[in-house]
Amino acid sequence: MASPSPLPTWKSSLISLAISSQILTFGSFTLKSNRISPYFVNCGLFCRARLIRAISTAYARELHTYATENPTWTFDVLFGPAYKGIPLCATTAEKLATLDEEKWGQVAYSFNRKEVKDHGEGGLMVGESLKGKKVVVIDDVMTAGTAIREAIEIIKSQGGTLVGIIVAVDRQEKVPSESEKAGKGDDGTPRGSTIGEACARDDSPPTYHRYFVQSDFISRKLPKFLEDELELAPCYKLKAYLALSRLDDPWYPCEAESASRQYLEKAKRAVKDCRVVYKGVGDQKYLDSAEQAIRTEWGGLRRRFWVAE
Ligand SMILES: O=P(O)(O)OC[C@H]1O[C@H](OP(=O)(O)OP(=O)(O)O)[C@H](O)[C@@H]1O
Ligand SMILES: O=C(O)c1cc(=O)[nH]c(=O)[nH]1
Repeated sequence: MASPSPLPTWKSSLISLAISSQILTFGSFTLKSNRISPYFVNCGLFCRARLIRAISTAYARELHTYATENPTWTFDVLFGPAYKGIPLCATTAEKLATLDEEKWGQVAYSFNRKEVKDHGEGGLMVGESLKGKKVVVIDDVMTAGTAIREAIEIIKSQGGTLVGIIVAVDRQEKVPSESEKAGKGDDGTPRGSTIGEACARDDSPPTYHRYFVQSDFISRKLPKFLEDELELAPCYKLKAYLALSRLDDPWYPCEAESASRQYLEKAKRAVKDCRVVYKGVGDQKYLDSAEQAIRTEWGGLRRRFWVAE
């Protein structure tokens, strides 16, 4: 089977920047969806001038290029869901106007408050009104889609029309299962991808833009980064985790079943390797707890994600 093509330079340099700025980190994280993840992308740390400029330029270029190539597609407002969507919508609007003043000089931004304001101008919304406007949602990360679904509801309730979604990272996960919604964890029920659901609409579906999918972090360039910059054992755990999370979903045609099988094989080998790597540490107590963690994680992941076998 052909190996995946290497990441383009701009992508690998953005990933490097994200790692060196602690935006992309590895460990054990509880997500908004209550899922546990061995990696986390904290776009709140694009908080220095050079970093926010890099990310907002990337968003603006993507939207500008798409609009130029598809002249019938345009939008009036960038809507950034609170909180991390807020700086993204403001800075990307400014970058769009810098790219093409004539086309984007009037582009607007808007965001919601997490708590409704009860004094002054009051209300839920800040910035441009969405009424009668074509709106693009701009957010940092998409996991189970709660944030995107809420954003779509807000746009609808404010009288706007959703025409696009842009995120920096699509974690390629699935919508919550019924048991997850009931707070009982994932029972592995077959279901569609988050993005597939967000874009499945009776009226015209929004366009969809994303920079990174989880496979960018793991199956191509990143293992090298990981081996350079992180301990080996978490690297293998992460490989196993991510290989298992390949989705059987038409939204990811490049992640076809045969590739999933290949990754699954790699994951199985990675878990074996992982034991070997842990053994190299030589501390029996550490080894025992590491092996226990792998066993727990492996079982949990098999239930949570679709696996080609
Ligand atoms: O697809 P989902 O499962 O909804 O997860 C992704 C969302 O989670 C985070 O927001 P969150 O509201 O946790 O934090 P924030 O206030 O820091 O933006 C992130 O910024 C995304 O908006
Ligand atoms: O799912 C989440 O809550 C989430 C994942 C992630 O990588 N980054 C983030 O800010 N939120």
